Amino acid sequence: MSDNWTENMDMISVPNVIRSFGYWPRVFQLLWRASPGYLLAITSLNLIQGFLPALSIGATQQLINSITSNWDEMIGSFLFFISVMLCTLLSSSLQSYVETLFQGKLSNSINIMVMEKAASLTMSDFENAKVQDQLKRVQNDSGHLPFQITKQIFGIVSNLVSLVAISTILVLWKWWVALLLFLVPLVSFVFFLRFGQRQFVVNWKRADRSRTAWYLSYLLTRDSSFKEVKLYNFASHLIAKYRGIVEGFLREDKRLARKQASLTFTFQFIDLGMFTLTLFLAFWSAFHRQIQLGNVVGIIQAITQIQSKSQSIIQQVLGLCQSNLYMEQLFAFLDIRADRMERRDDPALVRDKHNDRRHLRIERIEFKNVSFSYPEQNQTSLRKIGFTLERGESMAIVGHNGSGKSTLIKLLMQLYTACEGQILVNGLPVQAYDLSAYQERIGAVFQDFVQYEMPLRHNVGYGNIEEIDNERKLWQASSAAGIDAFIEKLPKRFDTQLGRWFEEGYQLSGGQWQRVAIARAFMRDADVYILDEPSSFLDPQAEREVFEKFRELVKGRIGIFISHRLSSVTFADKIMVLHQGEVVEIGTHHELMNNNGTYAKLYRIQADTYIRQAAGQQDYTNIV
Ligand SMILES: Nc1ncnc2c1ncn2[C@@H]1O[C@H](COP(=O)(O)OP(=O)(O)OP(=O)(O)O)[C@@H](O)[C@H]1O
Repeated sequence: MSDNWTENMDMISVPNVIRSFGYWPRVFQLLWRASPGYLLAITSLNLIQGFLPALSIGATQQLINSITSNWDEMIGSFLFFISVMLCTLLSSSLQSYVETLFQGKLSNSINIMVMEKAASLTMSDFENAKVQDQLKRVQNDSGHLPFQITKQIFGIVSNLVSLVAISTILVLWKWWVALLLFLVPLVSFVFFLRFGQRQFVVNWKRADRSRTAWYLSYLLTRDSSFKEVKLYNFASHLIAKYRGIVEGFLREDKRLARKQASLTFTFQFIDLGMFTLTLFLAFWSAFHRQIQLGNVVGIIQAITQIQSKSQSIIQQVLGLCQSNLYMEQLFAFLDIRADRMERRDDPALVRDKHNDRRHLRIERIEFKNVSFSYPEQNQTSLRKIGFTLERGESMAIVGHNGSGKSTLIKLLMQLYTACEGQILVNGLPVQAYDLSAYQERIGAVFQDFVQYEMPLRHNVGYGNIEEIDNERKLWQASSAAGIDAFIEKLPKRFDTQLGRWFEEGYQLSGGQWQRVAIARAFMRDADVYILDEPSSFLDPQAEREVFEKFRELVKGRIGIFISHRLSSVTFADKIMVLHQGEVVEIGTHHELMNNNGTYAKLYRIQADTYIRQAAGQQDYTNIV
């Protein structure tokens, strides 16, 4: 679906009214998935509710007319009238009870579907602004819109049944009165359709600004940003921006409400005119003994019901057209994964043996002329990268900020799949392997690793979810990350809640959180281990320990790490120096020092800085 609102204005148009019915089968599938039992109950109750108004008018009519007949007939009519009233009461109570329960089930079921899909997206999809907008709209409305759509669909069905049933009462009296009564709603429908278009455009153009408003409130209410907001004292600036956006929304809403009120008044006024005319005709017929008193009451009830039911149908159809956008977004979002999977299922690349996760063992990784630009970015982040890594080797990647170090490992991990050139794994293109089977063979600590506000067991165990209760594995991974002694001292060891969000949370320091993230990577029995700048939070002593442990762990496997501290990378079998997305040097520490190129120059600057630091001079760390 296009994101252009001018194209989407058509959402509220006559063809689209017809098209909106096309979603019904898929909507019913969603409803069925949420709860088949409740869906059947709601369908039956709505159909019953559709017939009851006509039955009630008939019963009233018969009851009043029976006053002039005999006692038995009057009692019979009375009992019939009471039964219809009771049925109405019962079915509407039952309907609201079933609908309340169904609403919860439906929103849970859709939320879970959305979460499952979000979890299966690729990085490029996830960072795509359109997908983010889609996800935000779908998520924002999943609590109430799916149920509202259900109500609209069933409302249309039930009101249509009522309209057909009730209009027979009028058709039997004067067919042209019925026709006239249907004419007004039809004309008003066209006007409300136009109004709906305008309303839709206003809402559509809001998506970006509401995302900004959400982000502003997020910055003000999350502890991760609170420190900076407080220190730099820009809370009032954020609030003013937020106020500017939401007050703009209110102004737009006011204009729309004014238009809606004037339209509603005009058509209700015409409705009143129609009502007066028909009422006069009914009295005239009764006065000339053409119909009985009960029929007059029946006709009055029929007119008011037809007017209110047709108004409801108009509102429900218009509402449904607007909800169409939600359905389009929801279905487009749910279908994303299918598109992406197709790329990997290229029959030329798939080889059963290699897709069997039990057999996959990464022995060799080769980058051949790999170039990469982030989706929708003009700038190339990596240019013609080439290197080979064999099992048993370790490689350090160094380079200035923004030189492409993290991007390179994201490609290696296949978080981004579309690039120029080839990434070969054991001699085969990486696309030949099942994505999750391949990723399972890699353990990584990201630069922006996650601090899970959960017990330590989860923070470490998420590295290998199947072993989350395996104490031996948890201790092994923690000892490899050098946090075993620290865990011994925690009140509930692995069951200690971490962070400050939840009760009894134990807050860790930046370095401790990072070691927990390293333990998480070590939980995996992987072929490739990646540490993206593990030293950013670690003091030099801790960094040395982590690297030593890392060397032990990656023996006989592939180890890749990124660091700005060159003193930490000297042990690597290969050191790759990146500059503006290109490999400028690659070799061992000694080879690169002998080359006397970029690496040697940077190494000397850092060494010099350490010597100066030791002598108590200025801190120049992390120059690279
Ligand atoms: N998600 C993204 N979308 C668009 N561009 C990105 C994204 N991530 C990184 N870039 C761009 O790609 C280039 C390389 O970034 P990358 O994060 O790989 O550098 P780096 O060497 O890891 O830097 P640092 O040392 O600061 O971590 C930069 O120009 C950056 O702006």
